Amino acid sequence: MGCGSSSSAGPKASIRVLLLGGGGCGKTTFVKQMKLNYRGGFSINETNEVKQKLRSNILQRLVKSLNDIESVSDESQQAVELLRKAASQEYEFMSENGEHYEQLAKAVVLACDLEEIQEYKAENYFLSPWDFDLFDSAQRIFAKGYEPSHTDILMCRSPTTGLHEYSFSVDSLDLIFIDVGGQRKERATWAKAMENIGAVIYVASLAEYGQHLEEDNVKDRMVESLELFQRVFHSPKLAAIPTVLLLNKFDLLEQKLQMTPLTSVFADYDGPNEVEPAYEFISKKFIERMMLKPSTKDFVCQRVSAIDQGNFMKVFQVIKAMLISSSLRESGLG
Ligand SMILES: Nc1nc2c(ncn2[C@@H]2O[C@H](COP(=O)(O)OP(=O)(O)OP(=O)(O)O)[C@@H](O)[C@H]2O)c(=O)[nH]1
Ligand SMILES: [Mg+2]
Repeated sequence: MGCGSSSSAGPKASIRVLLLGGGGCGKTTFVKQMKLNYRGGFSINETNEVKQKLRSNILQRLVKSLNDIESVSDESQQAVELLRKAASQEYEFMSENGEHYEQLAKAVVLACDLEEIQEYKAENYFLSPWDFDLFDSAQRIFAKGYEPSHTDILMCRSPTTGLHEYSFSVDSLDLIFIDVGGQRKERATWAKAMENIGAVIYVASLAEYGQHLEEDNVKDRMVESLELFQRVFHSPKLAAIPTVLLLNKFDLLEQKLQMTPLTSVFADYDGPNEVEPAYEFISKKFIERMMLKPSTKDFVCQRVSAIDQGNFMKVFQVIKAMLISSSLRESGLG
């Protein structure tokens, strides 16, 4: 189980936990919650990076949206041109002390309020909910002297590249989480990351059916995630490794169902277009993948909204209990 030992307070089980799942499912958000709850929060560097990233995400998403909208009102044209220029030359426009910043901030706020943008957001929300949600906070985020809140940090989307390890001391455990990128081009690192692992947390988003992968304009994200889960669960390297399936973004499922019925992707769904039966159906789809081959490893499946601190902590207690019991069994004490 990848166990080590020792601390001054007595021996502690040390477990390496690998986070896997497709791009944007919420792996890094899991690590952020661990930092928030077990390390007292985020460093100044992390906070500053998030501030730049949030501003950049708003600007880039705005410009992408404006490019898709056929036309905006004449009086907004000047602001739109400024945004386009700033999006292609961020280094020149985004510095708070730079000569263009105030003008840019005004243009961003104006564009976020445009009726055309609000309509576009409503129709295309699930392309990028994390960025569209920020439009409502553009004034606050572009204000000089702005400091990101914990919620802002949890909401900030920054796709992971490479492999990153984070250690946390949690009661009787030393947990080392390994966060990898989930997009296809990043998955080459997964095999390496599977060495000396004590547990796997596979994260899937409940709100990603009916959408294409960011990296492939054809494949449905949830179908890809189901296939990926099957490969991970039955991977020979992980054959005996306890596994948690986290069905994330439960908070988005209701709205998602209203916009895209489950039947548009899963023709075999014959239940009502409601959260509970839809959740049951989706979780069964994942479990079916697991049951394709016999396995005796420990397994739990949990629904979660990883951006919600209270909900995350509840779910984390279940994960922790599983890690402790697997670790005790591994050491012959369970
Ligand atoms: N509404 C909602 N958003 C979430 C939830 N979990 C994560 N997100 C958002 O989804 C986006 C992607 O989450 P990440 O944690 O970066 O996803 P990831 O799996 O690390 O993605 P890669 O690094 O590309 O593999 C972020 O903007 C998060 O804020 C959730 O439970 N609810
Ligand atoms: Mg990530």
